[in-house]
Amino acid sequence: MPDQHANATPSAGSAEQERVDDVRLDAAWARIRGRLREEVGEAEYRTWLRQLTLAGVEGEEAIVQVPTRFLRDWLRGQYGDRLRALWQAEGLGVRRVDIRVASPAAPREAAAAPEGAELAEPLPATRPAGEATRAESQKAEARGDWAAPLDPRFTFDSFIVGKPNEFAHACARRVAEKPNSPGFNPLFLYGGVGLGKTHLMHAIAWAIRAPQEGIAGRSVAYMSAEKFMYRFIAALRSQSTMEFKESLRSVDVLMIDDLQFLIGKDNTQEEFFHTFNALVDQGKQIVVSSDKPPSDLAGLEDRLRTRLGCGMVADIHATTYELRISILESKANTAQVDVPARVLEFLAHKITSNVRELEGALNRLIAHANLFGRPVTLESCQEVLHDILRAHDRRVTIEEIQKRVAEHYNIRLTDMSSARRARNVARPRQVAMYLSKQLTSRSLPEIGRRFGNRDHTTVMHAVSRVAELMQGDAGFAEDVELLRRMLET
Ligand SMILES: Nc1ncnc2c1ncn2[C@@H]1O[C@H](COP(=O)(O)OP(=O)(O)OP(=O)(O)O)[C@@H](O)[C@H]1O
Repeated sequence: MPDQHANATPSAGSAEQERVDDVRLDAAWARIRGRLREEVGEAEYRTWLRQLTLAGVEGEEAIVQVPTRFLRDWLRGQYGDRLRALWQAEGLGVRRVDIRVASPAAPREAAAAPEGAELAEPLPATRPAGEATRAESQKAEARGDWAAPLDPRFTFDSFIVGKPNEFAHACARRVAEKPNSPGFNPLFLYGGVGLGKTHLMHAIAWAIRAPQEGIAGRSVAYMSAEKFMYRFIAALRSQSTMEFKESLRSVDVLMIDDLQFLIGKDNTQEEFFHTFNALVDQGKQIVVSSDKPPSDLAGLEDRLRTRLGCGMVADIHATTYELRISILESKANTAQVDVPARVLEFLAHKITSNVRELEGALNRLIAHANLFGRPVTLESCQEVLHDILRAHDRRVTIEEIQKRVAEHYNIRLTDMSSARRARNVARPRQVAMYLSKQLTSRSLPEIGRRFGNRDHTTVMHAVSRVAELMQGDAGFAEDVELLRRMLET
């Protein structure tokens, strides 16, 4: 405590007496810190209390210092009473505690931490105190350049709602309209790759930032978990973690995308945990996205998992055919390109993995049509997307053919093997036999067996009959062709 001016005993006059007082105050302060450490636990202590120093005692008031206003306010609110009680218990006549901001050490010249450098935990060695790029990082954080830019395309308007995402969408809307609603903090969105988590996160951020009825919009910090880690480590390197925390504290909403990235990054997890607690305690909204629910994020500290799961957890399920069609229609509409319904249906049947791939396929189709000034057709689709479609190919089974054909002609699946001979049933059955012959390696007798134990000659007849009808009826041929493309291996 070099700059301490102890004055606990008013009678102290001599230098000797001052030294005795200093020693007593040092000892008292060490005990108080020890007690706090025991009470709050090591992690909390390291984050919030370690930087507290004793400046001195003036009359009945102990003066303790912290490096930033943020920390001062935080400690006053969280630990002010406790600090006072601990000082009083020391019996040195201290009745009040004043927490102040220490004047910052003058920044010295130093090489900046390499921006964008690969940063892996464990944390790299920090610079000696005072050699930090504090001024630089303060500037950077004041500019807010640790927060990622938002994609202007990812808004609520462009997000198509369907069964698989309606709950997540409703939660996102709620948080956007009323951050920190009871039960919605944090909002934890999760789902598989390319299903719209980032889109929803950006949509929330856009909505919160937008001014409403003349009132300025709220501030949002949106970043990937990776970026969070990078900024945190950079702050550690430049001895500016307090500025980092302070800059986060100034936002109304903190959004962290792809949280699963923090698995195994223990130090960053801990920092996130404390930031998270501090913000939620101050009534700030947190929104997090991940590929798994909190309970499945093995490798994330238990206490963090617990806190993440204690608000609203909403999942985005895999898309349905209907949702894929709606998304495709909307995207084609936005691009102002006429894409026939058959092509959209074909794509929605074929590319079921995720929305990103579906969108990519449509974009390629549209770009191709624009480039060559040709309309989009089923044929051009097959040609332009052959590589994508091949990647999505799979072995088709007779059961799938029967199911798809029955659906297409709106008949019961059981009619594929029933004895009914009515045209509206017999024709689809023949189409299914034809496609089974075309798309599988099953023999005629085997196909016959799967269609209600029919003879192989019945299958033979069906195959030639369908081929014949396709020759003479373009509409019918197109129908069968569409079914074939949808099922194709
Ligand atoms: N319901 C939807 N309506 C409109 N577009 C959507 C929808 N769902 C996803 N998309 C689009 O799909 C693409 C991928 O979505 P996004 O990037 O949000 O996925 P993600 O779940 O964050 O994926 P990842 O797990 O890879 O981070 C984006 O272009 C997005 O606009």
